[in-house]
Amino acid sequence: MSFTPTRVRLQAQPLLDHHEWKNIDPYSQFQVDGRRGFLPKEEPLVELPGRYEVLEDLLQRMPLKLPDGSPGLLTSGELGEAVRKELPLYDISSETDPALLMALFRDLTFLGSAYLLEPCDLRYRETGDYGLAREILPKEIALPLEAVATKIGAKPFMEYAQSYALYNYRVKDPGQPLVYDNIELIRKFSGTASEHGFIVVHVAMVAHTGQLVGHALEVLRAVRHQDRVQFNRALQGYRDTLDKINGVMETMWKHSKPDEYLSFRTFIMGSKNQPMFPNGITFEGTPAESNPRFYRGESGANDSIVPTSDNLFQLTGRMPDNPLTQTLRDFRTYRPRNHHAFVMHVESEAERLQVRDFALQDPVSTALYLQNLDWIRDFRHRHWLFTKEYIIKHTTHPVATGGSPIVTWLPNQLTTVLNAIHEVAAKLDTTQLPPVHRAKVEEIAVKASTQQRILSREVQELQARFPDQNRYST
Ligand code: HEM
Repeated sequence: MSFTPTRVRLQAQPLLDHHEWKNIDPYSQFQVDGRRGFLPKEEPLVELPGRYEVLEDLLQRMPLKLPDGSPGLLTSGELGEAVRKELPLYDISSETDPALLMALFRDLTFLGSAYLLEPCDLRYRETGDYGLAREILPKEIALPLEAVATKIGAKPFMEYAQSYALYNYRVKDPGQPLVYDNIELIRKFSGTASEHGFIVVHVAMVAHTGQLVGHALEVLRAVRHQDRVQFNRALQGYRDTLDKINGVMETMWKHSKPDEYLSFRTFIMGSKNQPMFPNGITFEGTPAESNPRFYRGESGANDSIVPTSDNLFQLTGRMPDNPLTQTLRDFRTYRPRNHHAFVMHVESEAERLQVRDFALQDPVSTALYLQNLDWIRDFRHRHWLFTKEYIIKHTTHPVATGGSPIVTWLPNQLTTVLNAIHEVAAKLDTTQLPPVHRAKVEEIAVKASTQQRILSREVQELQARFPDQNRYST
């Protein structure tokens, strides 16, 4: 008797491209897609349910300036005592609703940072010096914060996306677009118009990232299919979206006053590389209580627009191999799981497909690629102006909120972009370009060399004013 193996009839399956982007955490409030980009998938939960009444109440009474103009708990340093007297030890182990977990993370990180940095803010207002922060986070904050951070996969400390900015806004009129005038803040440290403007400008920029993510994925898909027409269209779309984002960024000057920034930034400082936390932070009552924690503070460096752009155009791999670039990589771990995975996905795909080489094979693609690099330059240049006007002009404190050395870290990345522009522009035979592209390419190259000269002179001068810089370059 012969044996005939049974054949399993395979159903025709649509081809699944395993290089396509997929969120790694389907339960997170932060899903990266072409609809919401880097914003949470639904608008943030504004108020905590009644069982968290005391936490809600403390946060409402906390800001330096309350909505009616009267002073809040932080004004005269009464928050610490209020926390110790009033805050119960919440057990959040049975909470599973993702929106509530995110709101609890936001609120506990706000309260935690305000508690730890309250003495620094008082001292800064009196003397212009930060002194030392509280170094023990009481168990009423530490325990639920650690628990909620573990549930959402975050570090138990204030961060840009999941607390300070991208999960801290309320839409005034849900029927209207998410633009600056339609956004209000939920939590505040200072309650001033400048704090409002500073945070809301970030949110209004990120409101454009649905399109940005869509175009980034289209760029990668076009190279995968070696489709030049689609590639050029996607590069153009990416650049146009970046233009809108830079346009919103430029409004920072009017929405947040440069000489008021230092009045609210104390509370977003971290414990890593900050002289105010020489011994880190002790999380009272946690199993690892005896290991002090060192976390980077809240920073726009944890936004994903620039890291995505650096990675898509293969700039990250061209950063110098030095401690400053290690800091850049470290910053990328302070964000929602899906943001981090997306940034990493774009980096590995762009490297595997060699997006830059594909662009350089065609003059029009090269010109469009260059315009995208120029956008990144424009962002970082404006940002350097912000840093000089909002911070460096007003203080000699050597470290930024995220723990990076204030006068060398940002120039490390800006210089990389300027170098990349030179390299690409030098490879391009502009006679092969239509006139409109030719004029743009020439303008980009000239601007880049001028800025490079000015920047290296500035950094040299500033290093003399901030001699301590190298101590903080990790
Ligand atoms: C008044 C306005 C601003 C000031 C004073 C400022 C200041 C800073 C500083 C000092 C850093 C260094 C990192 C650290 O915190 O240790 C930084 C990094 C960064 N900030 Fe801002 N920032 C401002 C607005 C913005 C806005 C609106 C965005 C938009 C998302 C943004 C995105 C970034 C990015 C992407 C980095 C990393 C830069 C890089 O990779 O080269 N910042 N910021």
